Amino acid sequence: MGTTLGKPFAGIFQETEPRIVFFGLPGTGKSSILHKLKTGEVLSTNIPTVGLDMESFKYKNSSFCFVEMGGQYRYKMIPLWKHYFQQVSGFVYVVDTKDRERMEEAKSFLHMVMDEIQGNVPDNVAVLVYANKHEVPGAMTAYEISNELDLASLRQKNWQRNWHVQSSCALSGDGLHEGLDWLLKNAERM
Ligand SMILES: Nc1nc2c(ncn2[C@@H]2O[C@H](COP(=O)(O)OP(=O)(O)OP(=O)(O)O)[C@@H](O)[C@H]2O)c(=O)[nH]1
Ligand SMILES: [Mg+2]
Repeated sequence: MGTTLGKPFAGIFQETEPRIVFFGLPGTGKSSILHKLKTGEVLSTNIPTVGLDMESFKYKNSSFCFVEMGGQYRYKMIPLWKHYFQQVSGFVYVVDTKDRERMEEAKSFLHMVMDEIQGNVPDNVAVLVYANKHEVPGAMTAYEISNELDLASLRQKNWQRNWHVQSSCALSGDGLHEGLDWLLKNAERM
């Protein structure tokens, strides 16, 4: 991972592989999940992603371009979604299931992005939600997360978009493959 906001965006997205975009509030575990999926190892650093990162790697014998929208500048990056994510094959929204205090913001950010892409990204591009850090005592369940994020109302707004919540742990890898396998089965242009 290594592309930052400082680079000209026009030249960034030249990959031919299907593009999967990770987003979420800061510190929810996006980089950790991507690192675990790529290497099978636990990410040992704890450095917030600046701007966006992207990296291509193979998952189950197929190559994908994984993009992480860093959480820190999430609101500043909203205008980018419309322009740079028309060719997206799937979305991954990462939520910290132990962080009840930020659940309201997690909901409003998700709805904000989905409103932004409505009409620009085909309705059948699916969204996987990783209910991450699920091993922490007191973490919310996948069912609680779908209620907290009000996924039902998102479905009403856009009935064609498919959703799935998968409990996960980026440290052990629990749930990561199940979630991504669901997304790839439901993804556009694979
Ligand atoms: N307990 C636990 N900690 C996790 C898990 N996933 C990530 N973390 C920790 O959460 C912290 C933030 O992880 P990152 O992967 O950097 O989070 P991020 O979503 O990429 O954050 P930004 O790049 O700032 O948006 C790190 O200390 C990770 O070790 C998990 O499943 N369980
Ligand atoms: Mg990150």
